[in-house]
Amino acid sequence: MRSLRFAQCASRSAASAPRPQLRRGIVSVKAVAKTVDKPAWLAQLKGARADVEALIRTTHANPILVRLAWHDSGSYDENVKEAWPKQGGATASIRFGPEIGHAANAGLQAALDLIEPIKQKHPLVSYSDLYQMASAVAVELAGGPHIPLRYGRLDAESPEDCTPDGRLPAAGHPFGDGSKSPADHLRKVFNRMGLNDKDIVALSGAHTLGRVRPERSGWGKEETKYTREGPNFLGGKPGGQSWTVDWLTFNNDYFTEIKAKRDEELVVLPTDAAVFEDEGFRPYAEKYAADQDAFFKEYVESHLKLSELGVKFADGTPVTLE
Ligand code: HEM
Repeated sequence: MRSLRFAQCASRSAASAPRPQLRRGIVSVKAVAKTVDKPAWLAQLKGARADVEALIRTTHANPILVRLAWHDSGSYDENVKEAWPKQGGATASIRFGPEIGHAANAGLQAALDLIEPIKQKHPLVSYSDLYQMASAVAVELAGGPHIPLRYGRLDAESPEDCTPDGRLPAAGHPFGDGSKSPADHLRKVFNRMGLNDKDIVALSGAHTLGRVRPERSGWGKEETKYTREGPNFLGGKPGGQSWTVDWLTFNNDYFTEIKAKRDEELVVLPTDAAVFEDEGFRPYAEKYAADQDAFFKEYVESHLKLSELGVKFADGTPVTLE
């Protein structure tokens, strides 16, 4: 039986750290690595997926779970030269105090709380896999495309591995990086992650789900006719301003609504407007407004890239659940 090794990252370089030879189930004193029974891990991974599906079907927390995974991944900076996990990315460092407290992550503690019981039930599955799994399943259950995610991510293990504040994009002026326009800012932020114009526009389409809340981000209206009532979950509540009328359905309405500019009740952030205003972005936005299948296909490609930014896979992985 093959075993899967999950290196536990300490604040020093995991790549250069010595890897002791361990018998299955024995964790070294230095906690550099432990071995995990692969069939047991796979069984828990499948169980976790079933539990994530049940969670989403009962809570309708699709939007906040998509946002959680994106804010974990979106901290990735390919210019950082320190060893993993200092570049950030889908390492679950967002679960630690300093990072979940960043202003950009306001409200996301509720999403961490939703996932925690599933982690407790399936302890062999990493937090980072669970966050990414929940996002992919949330998109799919909302009517979006199937995202064939790969699993086996290692978790950042310490608050010292949290990324610095300020890596996620701002929705409008003032931009902390001195950008003159929303499009410049989006390119600065996403190019730093190794993502391109197509990725920026396709991923922005995830705003087909969810709402902007003034008490969290400072953007949007307190409520609209589309958000006054509607499904809630645990700490969730009605209100906020959505990008689309059916904000729990994943489709290409984000693009058709921004293009049509027909409904004052729907939000368009400065960075959303840029997908049609910027010359480099516009061809993608036009394509996705006209052709939902093209949007879904290219969204999946970009989502998969996002889900693996900064990821270190355990020995013997990645695997898919296809
Ligand atoms: C392009 C740059 C982006 C900016 C400036 C941005 C900004 C924002 C802001 C301000 C909110 C409202 C937060 C609140 O008030 O609670 C939000 C929500 C959201 N964002 Fe983004 N975002 C961006 C990209 C993305 C990407 C790449 C994804 C996913 C792939 C995403 C998924 C979401 C979702 C699903 C929500 C709704 C969350 C909820 O309803 O709880 N966003 N975003």
